[in-house]
Amino acid sequence: MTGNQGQWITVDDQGRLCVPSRPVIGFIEGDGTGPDIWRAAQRVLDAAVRAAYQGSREIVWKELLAGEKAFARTGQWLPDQTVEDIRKCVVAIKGPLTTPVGGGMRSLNVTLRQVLDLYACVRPVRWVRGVPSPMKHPERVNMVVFRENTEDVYAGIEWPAGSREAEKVRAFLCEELGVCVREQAGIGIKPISRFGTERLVRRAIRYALQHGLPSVTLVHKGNIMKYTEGAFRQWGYELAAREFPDKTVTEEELENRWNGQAPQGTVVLKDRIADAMFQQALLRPEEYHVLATPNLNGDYLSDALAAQVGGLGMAPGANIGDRCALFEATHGTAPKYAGLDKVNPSSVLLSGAMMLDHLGWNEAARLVERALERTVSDKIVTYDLARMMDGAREVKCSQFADAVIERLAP
Ligand SMILES: NC(=O)C1=CN([C@@H]2O[C@H](COP(=O)(O)OP(=O)(O)OC[C@H]3O[C@@H](n4cnc5c(N)ncnc54)[C@H](OP(=O)(O)O)[C@@H]3O)[C@@H](O)[C@H]2O)C=CC1
Ligand SMILES: O=C(O)CCC(=O)C(=O)O
Ligand SMILES: [Mg+2]
Repeated sequence: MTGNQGQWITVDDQGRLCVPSRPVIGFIEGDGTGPDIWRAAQRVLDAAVRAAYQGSREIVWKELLAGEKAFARTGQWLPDQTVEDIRKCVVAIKGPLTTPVGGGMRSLNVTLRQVLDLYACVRPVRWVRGVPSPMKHPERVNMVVFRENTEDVYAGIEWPAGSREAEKVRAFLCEELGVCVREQAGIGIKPISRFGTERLVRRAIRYALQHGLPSVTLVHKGNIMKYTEGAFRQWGYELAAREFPDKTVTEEELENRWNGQAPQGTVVLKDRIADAMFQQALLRPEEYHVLATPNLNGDYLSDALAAQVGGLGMAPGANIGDRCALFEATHGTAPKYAGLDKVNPSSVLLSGAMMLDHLGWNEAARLVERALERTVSDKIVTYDLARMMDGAREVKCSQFADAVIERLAP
C-alpha cells in the first residue's frame, strides 16, 4: 500500500506483472506541448478505465519530475528520485522532454532508457480508420518497430572537434591502428553488441509469434558499417537459428525448401538494407510486419512510418525492459505549439492504450482505441489532421479529449 491508497505493481521471478486493482503508475508531464497532451490523455485514460470497470479498477497516478519542471523545482533535470520511483512503479508513462541540439546536456529520454535498461523501443505503426494519410492505401501499413534502445550512436560516446579527447582518440587511431581521421573532426563511437542485438531480436521474434505476424525484418546498413550494423544482421539470424529453429525460416529457406509458403506457426526472418527499407515501406508496406532495428535506423524509420499513417500526432510507443516499462509518444516537444492547447494528444493517448494492454486491462485499451476512431470518423480532429481533411471540425487538444470521452460508452 502507498499513502494515497494505491498499491505497487510487482514482478514475479518469471518477469510477469502482478497488477493490483489500484496500481500506482508514474507519469512525467514533459516539456513543450507535453503538459497539454498529457492532461488530455490522462483524462481519457481515467474515463476509459471507469467505463470498462465501473470503479472496480482505477489508476492512482504519481507525478514524477523530469526536464524543465524538475529543473525549476529541484535544480536537477533528472532527479535520482524519478529514476528510483519508475523502478518502484514498474510501469510509467511520459510526455516528451527537450534535448538541446549541438551541445548542452545529453538527452533525458535516452538517459532514462539507458539507466533503466529499457532496451526495446516498441512503436506500432497502424492506421486508424478515417485519419488522412499521404498513402493511397494507408490500411496496408501495419508494422511494429522494435528499435534497440541502449546502444549505437545514442551511447553518447563522442567528443567535439579539437577537444583534448578527440585529439587523443585521433592520435591513438593513427599511431596504434594506422587509421587517419582528419584534423578538427568531431568523433563519435557506435557500439553495437551481440548481447544488445540478441535480446532485442529475441523480443521482436517472440512478439511476432505471439501475435501471429508473418515476418520479422532486420533493418541495417551492414554493407557500409560491417562490424556494427552488419553484425546486427548476422547476430539476428544466428539468434533465430539457435533459439527459434522450428519457428523461423529465412527468405532463402522459404524459396528453396518451402516453395514460398511458410509452414504454419512460423515467422519469416528477412533483412533489408536501411535506405531500401524506406522505399519498401512506402511501396510495399503489406510485406512488412515487425521491424527489428539498431537505434538510429529505428529512430528515423519510426517518424517516417508515422507520416504514412497520418503523422507524428498518431504515433504511440513504449520503452520496455525485462522489469520496467516507460510508455511515450514517438514525437518530441513540438515547442512552437507549447501551451497553445493545440496539438494532437492521440500519440500519448495510444501510448496509454499500449500501457493498459501491458497491465492486462485490455477492455479499457480497446475502449480508448474505439472512441478515438469514432471521434476521427466524426471528423472532429486537431489542427494536424484538420489541414489534410475536407469538412473537418478543428478542435483544441483538450476539446479533442472531451470528444473522445463522449464516445467511450460501449
Ligand atoms: N521522446 C522524446 O521525448 C522526444 C523528444 N524530442 C525532442 O523534442 C524537441 C523538438 O523536436 P522536433 O525535431 O521539433 O520534433 P517534434 O516531434 O517535437 O515535432 C516535429 C513536428 O511534428 C509534428 N508534431 C509533433 N508532435 C505532434 C503532435 N502531438 N500533434 C501533431 N503534430 C505533432 C509537428 O509538425 P508541424 O510543424 O507540421 O505541425 C512538429 O512541428 C527536441 O528537443 C527533441 O530532442 C524529439 C523526439 C522524441
Ligand atoms: O531524446 C530526444 O530528444 C530525441 C529522441 C528521439 O527522437 C526518439 O526517441 O525518437
Ligand atoms: Mg525520434
